[in-house]
Amino acid sequence: MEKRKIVIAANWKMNTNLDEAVELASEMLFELSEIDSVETILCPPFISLQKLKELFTDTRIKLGAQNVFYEEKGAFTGEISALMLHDLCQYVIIGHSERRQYFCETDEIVQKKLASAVNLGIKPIFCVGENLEQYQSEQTEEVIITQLTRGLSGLKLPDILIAYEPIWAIGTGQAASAVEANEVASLIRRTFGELFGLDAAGVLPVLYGGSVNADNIAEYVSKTDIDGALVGGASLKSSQFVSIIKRVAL
Ligand SMILES: O=C[C@H](O)COP(=O)(O)O
Repeated sequence: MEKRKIVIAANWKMNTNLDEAVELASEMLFELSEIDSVETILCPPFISLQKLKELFTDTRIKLGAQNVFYEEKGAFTGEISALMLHDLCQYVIIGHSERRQYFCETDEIVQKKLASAVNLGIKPIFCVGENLEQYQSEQTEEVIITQLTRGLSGLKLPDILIAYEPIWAIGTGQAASAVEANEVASLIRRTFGELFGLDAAGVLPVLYGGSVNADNIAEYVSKTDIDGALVGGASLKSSQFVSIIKRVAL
């Protein structure tokens, strides 16, 4: 199968105020403006989306939000909807394990968020992954299939990216091996194929996330079923994130 375009997405999580975000994004833009072989996506905190949108106008760098609420508007104090986001960014991270853990997001909530984003034309980066206990007791396959089938239920063929993020690999420096990550990426593709057809599975971008850095990225994207990465810690330093992209740029 022909290798699809590599996607590298940065998840800045709850880091950077507005000035810091603009500075970091400007440094990255300066280094990356000539690179068009990699789909580069920055997901800053909500407060910086508007400024970064202005900064990235007419550039190849795309923007993503880190979360979205599933209702479009109304009395939901503190929430941000897809309707509010759709002219600010092209992507949104949904189902990240930190939201599942700290904000009690269930597969059902994740499904509603995915539906809302897809309906408004925002591409979800849908995160799935097992925790350490599940990994050690060999429940990874079951967990991934459950998260996928529940999260994607009721959706028509979604224009979506799926990120495999084993929770035990996030921010720990203990990245999954490329072989293991590729096995799960392949499972994700097969499951997506069962839900939406083989053609859809063939073009589904599957990312790996969890302690990705400039030294290990090339090995992940050399695997048949991994199309890129969702990068946390290493995306907070311009030099590190730029190195990751340059390692995979043609
Ligand atoms: O969304 C990104 C992931 O949680 C990975 O974070 P990390 O690269 O710091 O391990």
